[in-house]
Amino acid sequence: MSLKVDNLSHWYADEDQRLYENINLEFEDGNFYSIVGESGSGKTTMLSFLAGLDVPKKGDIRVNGASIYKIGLTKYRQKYVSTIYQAYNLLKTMTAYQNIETALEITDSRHRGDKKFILNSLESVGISRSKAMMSIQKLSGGEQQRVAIVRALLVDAKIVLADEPTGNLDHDNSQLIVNLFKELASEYGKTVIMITHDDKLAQQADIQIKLQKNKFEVIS
Ligand SMILES: Nc1ncnc2c1ncn2[C@@H]1O[C@H](COP(=O)(O)OP(=O)(O)OP(=O)(O)O)[C@@H](O)[C@H]1O
Repeated sequence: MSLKVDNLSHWYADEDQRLYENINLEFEDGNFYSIVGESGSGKTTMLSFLAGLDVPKKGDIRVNGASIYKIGLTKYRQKYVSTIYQAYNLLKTMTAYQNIETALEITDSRHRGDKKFILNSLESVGISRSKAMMSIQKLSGGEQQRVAIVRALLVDAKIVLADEPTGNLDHDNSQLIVNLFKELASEYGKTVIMITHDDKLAQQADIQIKLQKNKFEVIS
């Protein structure tokens, strides 16, 4: 699978003050990417385009050569993308297990209803069976983020987008999350794209992208 940003330009209020100018990027399966850049440089905006949650003023995004706007954004999101945010975006009234089961139902995943598989997957990232059955709000930040990552893994989405996923985690938990991202890419062939302010974490990606002066530059 390939994900391509094609001649993308964007601005908010004023066309002369462009956030991006003719951006071309290519993301490939099995790679873990990090995006760094100053606050306000437009990292989150790009992620919202890649997630199919917002539409750029000019240019295209293609998955396997097909424009995501032709595919339809709802279908694109369901079929290809899983997102992980600082605020976890888990459903607060549900348990960890229910959060994953619900996502599997919505996306019609082949793993839907497979309780043993879901619980084993949670266990593999250190979420015990008893924790899996607790209200998600009782889990720590790092644990909630691990649940969100298991969800991304199990919904079959090939593209995993993460916006500051370690923003409110301590060093050990942040490293654990980055290790899981590496595994999602190398073992499961996902395309993982992570925004971070943390240079040490960014450097662990296969490919680092820096956003500056309206351009995205591949720096390694
Ligand atoms: N809906 C909007 N309307 C107008 N301006 C916006 C909108 N969303 C973002 N912006 C502006 O676009 C610029 C880029 O925002 P974005 O959130 O993409 O940056 P970022 O690099 O993710 O920043 P941070 O690291 O602080 O989260 C900012 O100047 C922001 O104020």
